[in-house]
Amino acid sequence: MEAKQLSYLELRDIHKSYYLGKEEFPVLKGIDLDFDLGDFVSILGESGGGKSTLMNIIGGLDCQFQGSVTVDGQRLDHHDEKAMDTYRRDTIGYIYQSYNLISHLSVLDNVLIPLDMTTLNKTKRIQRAKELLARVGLTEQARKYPNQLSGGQKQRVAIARALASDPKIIIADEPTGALDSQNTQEVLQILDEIAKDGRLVITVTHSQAVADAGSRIVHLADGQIDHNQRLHDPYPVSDKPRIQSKLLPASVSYKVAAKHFKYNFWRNFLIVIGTAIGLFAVMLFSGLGNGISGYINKQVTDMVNPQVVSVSRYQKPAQTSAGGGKQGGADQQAQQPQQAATTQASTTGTTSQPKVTSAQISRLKNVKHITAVDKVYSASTVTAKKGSKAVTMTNLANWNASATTNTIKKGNKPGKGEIVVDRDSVAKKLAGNNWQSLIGKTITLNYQTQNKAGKKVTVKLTAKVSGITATSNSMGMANDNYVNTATLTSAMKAANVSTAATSVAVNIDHLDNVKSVTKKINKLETSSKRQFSATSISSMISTIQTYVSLATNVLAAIAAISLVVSALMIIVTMYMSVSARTKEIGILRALGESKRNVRQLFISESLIIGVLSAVLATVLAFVGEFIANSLLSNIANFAFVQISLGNVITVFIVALIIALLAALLPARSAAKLNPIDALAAE
Ligand SMILES: Nc1ncnc2c1ncn2[C@@H]1O[C@H](COP(=O)(O)OP(=O)(O)OP(=O)(O)O)[C@@H](O)[C@H]1O
Repeated sequence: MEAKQLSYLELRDIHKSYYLGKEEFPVLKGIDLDFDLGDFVSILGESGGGKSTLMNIIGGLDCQFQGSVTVDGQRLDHHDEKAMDTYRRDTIGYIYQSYNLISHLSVLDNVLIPLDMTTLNKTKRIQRAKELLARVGLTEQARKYPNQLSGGQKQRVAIARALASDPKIIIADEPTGALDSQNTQEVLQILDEIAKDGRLVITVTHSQAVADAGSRIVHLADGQIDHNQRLHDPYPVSDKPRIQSKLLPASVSYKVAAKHFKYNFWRNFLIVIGTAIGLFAVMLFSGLGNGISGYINKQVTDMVNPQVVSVSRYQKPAQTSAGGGKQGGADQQAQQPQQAATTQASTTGTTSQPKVTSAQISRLKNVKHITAVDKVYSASTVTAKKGSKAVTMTNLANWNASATTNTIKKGNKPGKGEIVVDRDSVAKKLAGNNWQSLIGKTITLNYQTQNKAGKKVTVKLTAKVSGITATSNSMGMANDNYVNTATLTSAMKAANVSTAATSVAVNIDHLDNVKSVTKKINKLETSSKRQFSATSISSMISTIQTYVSLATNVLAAIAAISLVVSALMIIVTMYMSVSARTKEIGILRALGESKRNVRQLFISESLIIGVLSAVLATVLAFVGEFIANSLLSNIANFAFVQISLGNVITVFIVALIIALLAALLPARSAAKLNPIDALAAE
């Protein structure tokens, strides 16, 4: 043994066996080797002798062996995955017999992969990639894809890529095995120049001619070095500053994933369409829910002021069920007949319904948030006459807080001595098609009721028409003929009819307080007896809306089932992608990418599918919204589909979650692949 200085790369007592079941196949049986920078070493030996195995150990891909590898004075810890990733990224450049270029990346992009793991900025990275391609004579081919190149050109791309990160060791596993003699000579010359650069080139070969081109030949036989021949001294090594390596940034995974997406555009696009259809349906149904809720809300609030609560005296329903005794459900039963209090409360003296007293009105007025309490009078079967024409109004009420000017289509609310009448059932009958002309005209009205003494009397009044009302549908909550309160009460007084009211309309300061105030009114008691029964229109709306949202949520959920199919589609595609890209995974790992980088690669591709699906779904949904609303505009001039920003955001989140979950398992199995096995994949 010659006494030597510390070598750059030292292998000590390397043993390696493969196992088939329990059976051991020893391949390397104690290898001791030293390598210096500037050397161009060829490893010769019989086929199956363990040359590639040794290269994988030197290259940091194989960690299952005994012995030690020391690089630049540092012993490698083959069980420290991160350290090994760094070692491959930083120190090793690989050249393979079968080139191992990534087919969906251009020549330039292939060379850029290791450069993305350096601290160079983008301009410098591209500049270096182009310089390396120029050095191997491929400037013209930079934009081509690997399958558009000859074998010799591919091998030169592989050399440029191996040099990109400025590694100290270049491992070339039969680099000329697939090349003709011309290309072989060129490649050998490049390898020699690489050694001249002060790098260590180790090449595996079967060819004596190739071996002779180097500076040293090592011969492997029966798992040991049997021959070690120096042809010439290593090239001198200068201390040039080296390019520093760094971890691959996540953004690069996205870029590579996007390129792969583009490369397999149609397959991926079909998956995007499949996923987008599910998302689109979810979005459209949610929008339909919003639209219908909005429509109901508008219909109701157009007719009735939603800030008004109708309040009447609370009555126990005990008398109606004589044998029923005291039952728990009394409250609900009591409220039912009161719901339409505005329209039903009759001024006829015969009604058994108790009146709301002025003391009770004062009490209500004192409740916080209540701004006004109006008595509600309502009469049915009222005869209205104008000249010789007469019509019967189904309902006539005083203009009270529950009335809303939204219903007035023409003219104004009734002032003193005035009335507003319904367009279709009254105005058109009295004035024909020219119903607007009724405004300003005086009509006479009369209806029958009982006076304070219980006698039948006729209440008569005249009023000037100040406005015409109309409601777009008949949900039965509107009372479209309203006469001014003072005008009605003075006519009632003239006929000696009681002006006590069975129901009052309570106005609340803000819509948000309606629910709580309604509750409060229902809880008001006098000597532990409940006094009032209050019904707010908003509670009815919210009940209806609960059903609407339930129905649309069920529809959206049914649509969401198709998303499970989408998720499965993504999972299958990702698994297919992993198996189709096994070799690529091996190459990336050999280049120094970590397991995490590989996982990231597949997750980012899936996320790209997710985001594009959500974008497409959004576009489709808004087109769908436009079409649906145009078609439905025949039914009512209202946007029945209203996709909200919230719906869009939800769909994006759902799409991302699906994509992420779908990618998780395939990405994990990709990351777990053994780089050597991955590289051996076809
Ligand atoms: N993953 C593996 N599992 C089991 N045996 C293996 C495995 N990889 C290689 N071997 C065996 O180890 C031995 C050495 O293989 P290796 O590829 O290192 O030889 P080589 O010298 O590079 O051969 P060649 O010159 O033909 O490429 C061979 O007998 C091979 O069959």
